Amino acid sequence: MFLPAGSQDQIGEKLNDQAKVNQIFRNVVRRRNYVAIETPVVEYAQTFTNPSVGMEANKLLKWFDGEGEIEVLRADWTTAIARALMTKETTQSKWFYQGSVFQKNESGIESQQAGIEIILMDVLLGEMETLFTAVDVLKELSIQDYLIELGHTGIFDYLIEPLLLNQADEEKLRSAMDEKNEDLVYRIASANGNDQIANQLVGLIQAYGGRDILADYRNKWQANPELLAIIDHLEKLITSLKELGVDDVIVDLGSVRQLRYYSGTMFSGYLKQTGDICFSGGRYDRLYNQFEKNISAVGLAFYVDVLTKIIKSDRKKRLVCIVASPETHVKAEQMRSEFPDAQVDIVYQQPTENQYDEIINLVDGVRL
Ligand SMILES: N[C@@H](Cc1c[nH]c[nH+]1)C(=O)O
Repeated sequence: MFLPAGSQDQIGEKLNDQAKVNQIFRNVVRRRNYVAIETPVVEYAQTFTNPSVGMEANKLLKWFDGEGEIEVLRADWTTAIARALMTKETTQSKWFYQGSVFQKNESGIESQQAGIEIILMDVLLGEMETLFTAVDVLKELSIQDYLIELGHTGIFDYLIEPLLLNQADEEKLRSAMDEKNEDLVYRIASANGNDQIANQLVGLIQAYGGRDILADYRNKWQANPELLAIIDHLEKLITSLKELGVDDVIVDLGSVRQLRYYSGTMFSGYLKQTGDICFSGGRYDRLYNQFEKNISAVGLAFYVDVLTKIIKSDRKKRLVCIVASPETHVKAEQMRSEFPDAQVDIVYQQPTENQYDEIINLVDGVRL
């Protein structure tokens, strides 16, 4: 009632679980030599709505500043970090961040992310490092039941090129592919004069699964070096993940993303238990093109709220109560050091309900 729609208070154990996810993420990325970066919560809208990013203005939390410029709350870490890095001379390549992003959608307006961004690194090295970091984080969180899905922007981009779509139609086709709406995909592609491409795109919607899909398409695209190179690339990633012990990896050759900066391999992590996406990312060299820089960039973000729901909470600590008085309160406070692993309440009245594992009564500063 006193909060804007979509805003939420957070209370209790959930916050401890969230802190646990963040702490584990931080430990893993620091061990892997990532460096922390934080951008401000307030940015210009243009940073997120420009054509290289393509976020919809009506999903951003925005207002006018004194000069009439539109400002927004941080809508995407990846974009904000690219903006920040372009104003610095840096050779550092591995960055990590943790915090809120703000976008209006079904689940509210604020969500928590913890992510990594790697720039200026060899393509395969960067992608493997990104995926292996995700595997490392999930392992440390004791999450085993997940599936990694790989896709590649190059497939859709290559197939639609001859359609010469205007931007509006390309967006429509992209979202029809994203929704796996076969009829609509067919209609848009054939209306632009090409039934053969329409059929290929519809076929791609079904092209997800294990290595057999890659084998099928290797066959189909035999005569096409550009698409074959993509198949080879995805195969390499699957092989490395398998060697690392991650067997549940599938490809979705028809996958597309609403975020326009992706320009190569895309990855998503799914929790098998709930079907929720727990991380998302990919290669996005295209984002740096807006700064007229040719920079290799890859990364991913964990959805901390999703991980928070699934992790096991830390075991409850022993609950101790020290019954003191104003005169013995200092003594009771000093006694806290005797219980480094417990949760300790100090009260002035004997508790009536027996919610404690141990109750200590202090009378005249002496333990009874
Ligand atoms: N920023 C992307 C995730 C990502 C990180 N790096 C590359 N992609 C998202 O919020 O979905």
